[in-house]
Formats: sequence, C-alpha cells, structure tokens
Amino acid sequence: MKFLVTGGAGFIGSAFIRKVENPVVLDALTYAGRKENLEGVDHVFIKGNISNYDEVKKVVDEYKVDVIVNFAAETHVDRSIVDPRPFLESNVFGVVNLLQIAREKGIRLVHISTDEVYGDNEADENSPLRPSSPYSASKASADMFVLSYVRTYSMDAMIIRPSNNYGPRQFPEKLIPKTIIMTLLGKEVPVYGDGKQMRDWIFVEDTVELIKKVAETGERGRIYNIPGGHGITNIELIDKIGRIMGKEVKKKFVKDRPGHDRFYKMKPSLSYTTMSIDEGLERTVNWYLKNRTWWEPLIKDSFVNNVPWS
Ligand SMILES: Cc1cn([C@H]2C[C@H](O)[C@@H](COP(=O)(O)OP(=O)(O)O[C@H]3O[C@H](C)C(=O)[C@H](O)[C@H]3O)O2)c(=O)[nH]c1=O
Repeated sequence: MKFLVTGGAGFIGSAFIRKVENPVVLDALTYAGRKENLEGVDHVFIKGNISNYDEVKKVVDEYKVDVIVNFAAETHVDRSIVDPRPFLESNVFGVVNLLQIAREKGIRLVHISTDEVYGDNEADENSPLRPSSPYSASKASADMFVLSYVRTYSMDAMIIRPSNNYGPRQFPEKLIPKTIIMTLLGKEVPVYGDGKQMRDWIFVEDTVELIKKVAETGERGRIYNIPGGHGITNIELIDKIGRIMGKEVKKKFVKDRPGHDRFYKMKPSLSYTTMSIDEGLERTVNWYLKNRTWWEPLIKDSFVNNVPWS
C-alpha cells in the first residue's frame, strides 16, 4: 500500500511515517512542520500545500498513491481564537481539495479529525457536532465535507477522531511540552482559568498504531473515535509532570481561554489498550531533556511566551 501522508512533518504525522513503509510525505512546512521530524526515516519528501490541486494531483499520479492520510492542519486552539482565517484555508478548503483529488483518482482518504468537534459533551460517533472554538468549527466543517463526499459520490473515505495527543516532537505551544520546557527554564507555566478542565490524553505512538489499522482495514464512511482513556485535570497533569521531572512547576493562574471546553469524553469505536499516562509522560519528558536543540529555537514563538488574551 502506497501512503501519501499529508502534514507528515508535523507532530502526529511524523510519528505515523515511522509506522509505514517508504511513505510519500507532503508538507507545507509552516511553523509546526519541520524536516528534522523526518530524520532517520525512509521517505520521499515534497514541500507543498494540500490546498494546491495541481501539486497534490501530480504527487498522487507520480507515486501511484493508494491511500492519503491527512494530518495537515492548523491545530492550535489559541491561534484560532486570535485569527480563525488560516484555519479555514488549511482545515476546510485543503481537505475539500484532497477529497476532490481522492474522488477523481478513486483512492481512499483517511482524514484525521479531533474529539473537539463534539464540544464538551459525552459523545459516541453518532453524537451531534457542537464545536466551541474556531479551530474545532473548522475541523467539524471538514468532517461534514468528508461525509458528504461519501454519500454523494460513494467515496472511500473515513474519519478518525483522536483525543489529546502527547509525546516527542509536539510543538512547544501545547500544554505538555510547554510545561516541561518552562520548568526546565525556571519560568512560569500559565494555567488558564481554574485549571480544572479535563483532557483525555493518548500517547502519540498509540494513536498512529490505531490510525494505521483503520487506514488498512477500516470501513468506508465510518467515523472512528479513539480516546486515550486517561482523563486528568490540567492542574493534576502539570503537577504530575513536575513530580516526574523532580522539579517544582511554577504555576501562574491567568485569564481563561475564551469558549474553553471543560472536558472531552468520547466512547471508543474500537477495542484497544493504551500506554499509561505515567509511562507516556516519562518518555515524553526524557525526549525533551535529550532534544534541547530541537525545541530551543522554537521558544521565541509568541504562543509559547505569551497568553494571547491577557
Ligand atoms: C497552552 C496552554 C493550555 N492550557 C490548557 C488549555 C486546555 O484545557 C489544556 C490543553 O491545551 P492545549 O492547547 O495543549 O490543547 P487543546 O486545546 O486541548 O487541543 C489539543 O487537543 C485537541 C484534541 C486538538 O484537536 C488540538 O489540535 C490540540 O491542540 O491546557 C493552559 O492552561 N495553559 C497553556 O499555556
């Protein structure tokens, strides 16, 4: 099976390319996609944007692609609050472009979505979509397009909705790497609101294993919810990271994220087990300790340094 992995130089995409044989990676290398993430893996790399019809079509033809797995997205909720527009371009228009090409070529599209499309409601895959942020609204829109292509054109497409991922190579704007890095630097970690919001964490290697299984054996038109099963409040999580690091985490309570979801709670669509949060966090902390040269150039980014709405 020849995989085209769009957004393959990002956090989850680059973990996925470590699981499949000689994939073709298409990535626009925006702020979070990095060529270093692909080091040591056999692959073909093409710099390009999923919104560019001619470019993507050429790649699909040239490499005789059987399945596109789409990780390409603007992913950070805080950035979407400051300016939603780039989220429409990548997360909606880009996905419709991929759908169009996959439909014309008669190939499978596996689209990676998120638990955030359900908002803070208990959900199974038939639950209504109630996105709270511009980010999750853009992901929900793309999911609707995928389902419309399945119904209208009998297309071979499916949607995977994982919960919060963590692990090596996650951009430092996200809570777990930010907590590790700020603590290493002796700086404060901003805690939004009361810090009692819950997130359900899944280690990235478990996620990509499940994505591979669905890409190879999943059913056309299905939605697969893949929660981690490790729900924990943000404060408990931050304290746990501090204990693993053997350092005091300096927490600074700041104004809450507007529209902040209190929790996510999905029923899994498959049966599986995932790594314990303690083991996953220990591996993650160790990776950031050993890979300072990877994250050091990234910490000047304003979303790592500032709270955008305070
Ligand atoms: C960056 C930051 C975050 N937070 C809070 C906000 C959330 O309650 C929690 C995790 O935030 P983060 O931005 O890391 O992730 P989510 O907003 O849950 O969204 C993430 O998980 C889903 C599934 C995706 O689909 C998103 O693409 C992905 O970014 O920590 C803080 O309290 N302080 C901070 O400095």
